Amino acid sequence: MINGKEKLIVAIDTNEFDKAKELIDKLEDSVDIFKVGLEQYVATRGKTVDYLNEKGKKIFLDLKFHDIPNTMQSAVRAAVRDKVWLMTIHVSDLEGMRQCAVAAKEEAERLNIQKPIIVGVTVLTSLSNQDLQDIGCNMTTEELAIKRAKLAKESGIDGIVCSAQEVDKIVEACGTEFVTVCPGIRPATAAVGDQKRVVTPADAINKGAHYLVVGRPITKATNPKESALNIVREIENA
Ligand SMILES: O=C(O)c1cc(=O)[nH]c(=O)n1[C@@H]1O[C@H](COP(=O)(O)O)[C@@H](O)[C@H]1O
Repeated sequence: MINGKEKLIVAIDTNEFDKAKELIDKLEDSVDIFKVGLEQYVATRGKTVDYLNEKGKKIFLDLKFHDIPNTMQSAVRAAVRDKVWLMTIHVSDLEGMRQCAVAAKEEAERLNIQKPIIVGVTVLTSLSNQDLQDIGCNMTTEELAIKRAKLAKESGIDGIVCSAQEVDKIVEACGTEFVTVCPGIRPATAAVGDQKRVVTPADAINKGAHYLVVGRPITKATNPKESALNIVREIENA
């Protein structure tokens, strides 16, 4: 049977350190992996990363780097020094992604620590086909996500972030070893909010997602711990 705790990543999207700390403390028995994203990182200048390292939790640093190759690879080296377990860049040009893959490996070897898993964001789960048309892309979200996943694989990074709506096709195209991280996860009764390509935890697992990212359905719940445990159970029963 799958261990649901090893699959669930909780997104701590608050802009105050004290609120993040309170959530982490409430969830520490039921959750092993926490995501520190833009909002939390910028507001607390990375303090949450230090707190999670002190607690021995796995850290997903979600800053979605997208810049010229030299800037990206240098930022990746800094993230390695923060001892993160998984981190995001955007799927961009091959050279930029290649340099990130090499930088992570070199920096981890230099420090003799574990290399973070680097995943590239393919197509944000808040985007629809119409949104892509509006920004000048004549592909469907699924076509673009698959194309970008293949490019990410070619570059040597470890995996991608995608909606679970297309994860089965990406597994088919890139293989089961290529890491798939799926946000836009919504239990059947949860509010969708600004997400457009959502999938339930059970369906995401059945379609081959390695990791599920869940924020508001847990962090905004009346009882976050119970909500996390329900999702862990749903993953295990999938
Ligand atoms: O990279 C991400 O984690 C990410 C990519 C993506 O395509 N969609 C997406 O929602 N995310 C993140 O996943 C989390 C989802 O949060 P909820 O919508 O509250 O469950 C947020 O922290 C987003 O920043």
